[in-house]
Amino acid sequence: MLKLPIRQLATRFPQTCRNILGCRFATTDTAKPEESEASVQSQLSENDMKRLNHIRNIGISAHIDSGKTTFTERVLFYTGRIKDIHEVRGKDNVGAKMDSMELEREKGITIQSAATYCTWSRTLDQIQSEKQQGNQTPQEYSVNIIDTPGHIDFTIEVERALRVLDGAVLVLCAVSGVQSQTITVDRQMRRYNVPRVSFINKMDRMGADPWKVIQQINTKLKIPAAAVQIPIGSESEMKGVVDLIHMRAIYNHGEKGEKVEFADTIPENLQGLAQEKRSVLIEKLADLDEHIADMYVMEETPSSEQLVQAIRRTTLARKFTPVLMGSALSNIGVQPVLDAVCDYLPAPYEVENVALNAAEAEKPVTLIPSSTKPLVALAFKLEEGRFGQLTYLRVYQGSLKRGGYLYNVNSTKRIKVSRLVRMHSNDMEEVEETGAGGIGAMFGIECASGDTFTDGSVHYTMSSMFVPEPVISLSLKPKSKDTSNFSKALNRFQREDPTFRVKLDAESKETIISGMGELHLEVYVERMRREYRVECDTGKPRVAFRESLTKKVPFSYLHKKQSGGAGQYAKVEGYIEYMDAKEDDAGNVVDFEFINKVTGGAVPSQYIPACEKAFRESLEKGFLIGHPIKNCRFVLEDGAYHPVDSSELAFRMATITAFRGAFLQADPIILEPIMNVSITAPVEHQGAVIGNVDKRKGTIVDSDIGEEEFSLLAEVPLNNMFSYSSDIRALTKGKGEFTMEFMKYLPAPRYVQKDLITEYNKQQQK
Ligand SMILES: Nc1nc2c(ncn2[C@@H]2O[C@H](COP(=O)(O)OP(=O)(O)OP(=O)(O)O)[C@@H](O)[C@H]2O)c(=O)[nH]1
Repeated sequence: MLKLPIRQLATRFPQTCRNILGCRFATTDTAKPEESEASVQSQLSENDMKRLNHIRNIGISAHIDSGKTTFTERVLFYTGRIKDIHEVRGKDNVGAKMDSMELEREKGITIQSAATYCTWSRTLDQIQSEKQQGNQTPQEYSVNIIDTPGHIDFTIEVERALRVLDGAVLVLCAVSGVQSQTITVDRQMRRYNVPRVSFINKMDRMGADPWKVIQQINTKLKIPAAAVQIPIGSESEMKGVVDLIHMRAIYNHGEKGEKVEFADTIPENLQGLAQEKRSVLIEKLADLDEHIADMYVMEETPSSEQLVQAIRRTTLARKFTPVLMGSALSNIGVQPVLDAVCDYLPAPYEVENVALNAAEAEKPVTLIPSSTKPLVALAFKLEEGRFGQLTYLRVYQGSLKRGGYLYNVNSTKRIKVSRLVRMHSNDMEEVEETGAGGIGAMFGIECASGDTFTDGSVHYTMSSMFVPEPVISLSLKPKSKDTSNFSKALNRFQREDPTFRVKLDAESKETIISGMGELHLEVYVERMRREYRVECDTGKPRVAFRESLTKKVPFSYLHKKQSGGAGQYAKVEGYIEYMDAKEDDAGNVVDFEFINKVTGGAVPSQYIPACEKAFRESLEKGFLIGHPIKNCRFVLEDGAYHPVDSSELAFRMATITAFRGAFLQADPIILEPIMNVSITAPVEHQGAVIGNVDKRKGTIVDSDIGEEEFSLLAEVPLNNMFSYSSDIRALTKGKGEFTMEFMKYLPAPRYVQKDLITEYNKQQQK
């Protein structure tokens, strides 16, 4: 059964459809917010507009290892937030600034997204201002950046970031192009309607081919894309880029690429290519933008400014993504991406954000990022910091002030904001206020991720984000007898991460943790050890199987105990059957149903809720292997009662027994999660990798062979994917990599079902 804290009605855009993890989510078209997008601007003062025009909230998303962290490190350096650049897995042992967790640095991957604030003025404005020796201060943009993890197991971090950000930089590798995780993050960005600029990184690598990558963005991601730059020099000889909009060359100089030179002359050997690619850009824009289309028909050449405006319009409308290129590691082409963030990504008022008004039957309301409106802020991330819980907030409306009072709409608690900070990875800066459109963090506030805060004058709730169901679980037992830290850690992890679930198995008395993959759970076990000093014994990871039925079966059961003491009497009659998952009015996925068709009071109405509750509880633990039951309808048609001996308990017992009996006759089956597995490895290991996928009963659905690397997409049962990370390492001499994502549930093969049932029965007898 899906338990989603999601308020479908109030997603940022009512027409958004969701289709992840086999569950379809769609918001209803009837839920139109009160305000239209155009009227948002009319409610903003000149001051608001001025301020908001210079705010950008951006995420950086990409496939694992594409260089997001390396790129972000340059951004922080060039924006003056850090004094030096430290590489991911660098020799200096410092680690990149954004990977602040010890574990992240060790593994060289980003686990938690870190929010960082920096300021940026367009490069050319900076240069011009320097030339005029500071007479004119360049216009500064406040940029909030969230570095998001690439690994699918931490997908909730990506979801969270996209929920609160207005635009994104999609980083792609110039050699590998669009990879499995790129497709996943792109899907997530689409879900939240996030406009993006694309950056082709690693242009210094051998085999870099930006044109192939752009073609893949067009065909695989299906977003119209065109280059706004071409490289000057190739691979290790790359020196800079040609800006196709202004037809000028941009070079990076200085030890760390910190000095940017704009040259009006394009290298001669590139003039032809630059003209050709500029025409491609204009043609693409003519397809998407009326203004450019008109000019194109009249055979007029758009000016640079007209091109910038057209790119901005089409990017904001999510019809286009401009493609930039460079090498973060070699310090080439990063500053132009920051310029593009200012030029092409939206200011907070250009993104529509909707809340539900609890005071008016959850009517959708468009939020206005004005400082004079009542405060509405969303807690999108919690972290246990050195000074207690740190809560990251995106302020959508009004202003969050230090010393002020907040009302938590979800918990109905009133709290005081005693400390307000601006985060910079794990450092912070005290601030007095965070205005509408901004991102801030508070200390010492008890709340859950996804809670909405207001000033108390309005009862708005923001929609939560999509929370996928965990697909893997693990039993966990602390080695020591003192379990206080163990519970503390589990509580905190759950509050931080809704995809991490904890439950106590009533029979085995074991603590079971569930999550999105082996690595996801491994990280929590490790964090428990490092941060809470709790060593644990872990069981074998278990797949989240489901049970279902294939046949309609009638039931008729009388529960009767009338010998001595208070009697028990209840009879239930009806049938159970398979049902397809569907959506309720609010767009939530429903994969079970209780229908009451009792007439004439055969089962008195006061006992019906007990029957429904008993059915729902029975679904949580199936009768084949103890896993939840899905796709089941329970129809109660008739029954009988006794004026004295009937009770809620009696009807509960009758329903449980009737359901169990019927379910076991309904040709029950075990469903297993099937994963989309994407593998990339050097060509010479292709045979071994395919052989291994075959051994794991995977079906290869797509493959692509490049000069050096091959990639393949396979559908493999999660049950057969254990220890794949060590297998792929061994098979490819450590060069192969893979990601996997839940796709759908399918009936497990008969022999697997038989083994699972035998194993379960054995466990039960112990
Ligand atoms: N040749 C080359 N290597 C790069 C470039 N940018 C990053 N790298 C290397 O690629 C590897 C991955 O870089 P990261 O910055 O950790 O990538 P990431 O996308 O943040 O990775 P995750 O956080 O694990 O998702 C590191 O070894 C980097 O040094 C580049 O422009 N050129």
